[in-house]
Amino acid sequence: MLEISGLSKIFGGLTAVGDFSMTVGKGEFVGVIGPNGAGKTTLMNLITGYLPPSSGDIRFEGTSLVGLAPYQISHRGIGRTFQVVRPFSEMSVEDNVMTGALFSGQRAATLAKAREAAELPMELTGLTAKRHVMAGALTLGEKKKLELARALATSPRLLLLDEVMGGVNRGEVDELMLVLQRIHAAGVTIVMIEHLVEVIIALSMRVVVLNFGRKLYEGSPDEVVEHPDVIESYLGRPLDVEAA
Ligand SMILES: Nc1ncnc2c1ncn2[C@@H]1O[C@H](COP(=O)(O)OP(=O)(O)OP(=O)(O)O)[C@@H](O)[C@H]1O
Repeated sequence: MLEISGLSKIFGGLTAVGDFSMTVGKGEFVGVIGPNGAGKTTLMNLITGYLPPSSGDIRFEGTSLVGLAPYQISHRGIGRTFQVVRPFSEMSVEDNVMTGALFSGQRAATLAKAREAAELPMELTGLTAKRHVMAGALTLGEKKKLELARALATSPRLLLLDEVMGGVNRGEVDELMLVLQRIHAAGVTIVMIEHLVEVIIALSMRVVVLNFGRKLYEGSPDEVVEHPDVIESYLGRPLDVEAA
């Protein structure tokens, strides 16, 4: 579904992403971890067209995304969330989700159609009961769900998540994990960048570890947490997978 090959992004003299390759198959849930500054957000911005690559290729369902604008990539079926959520605070939850449907590839032609298209995303994220609440009044965890619902309203086949769990409390992390499992079970392929390694280990089928913009390791969650290079460069200590 997604094939990244020899991808590099150089800022001045700094290689933020260097000769990076990975593939994501339809139906997968792939986690991406790495220390601060490893290049995770840059990688996401390259895939979604917010940054042009210095070299390399990114192909989605057989065609290259390089040179396309973010809205064109969204129209092709790739949705994303942002590290810092920015809902329209003065608008209701439902209206916020509708904006996703109105500006997506299968653009809803009428408000009634957009309202209809907002139903499933609200249901999957558990926001249906909050549909009339102003987005500004939501907790951070709920705002993260809204960010997910807005992205889902664009009908993505591939969803890229940038630090969805950032800043939310433990109870909300557990709720968001259930939401992500529901989204995945609904048929959406997911690539997730996350600092909380326990979350990545619990949800991902495969984990890619980035370090200094390069792929340090790639494997199953169990392999990754036991790999000496990953422990040394990132985890600092072996992780108790059973407890995760
Ligand atoms: N627009 C930019 N201009 C110059 N350097 C940049 C730019 N964006 C990122 N960088 C640098 O590229 C490197 C990778 O940054 P990036 O934000 O992708 O890392 P990250 O893994 O997402 O980090 P974090 O976990 O802290 O979000 C860092 O050294 C960063 O300072």
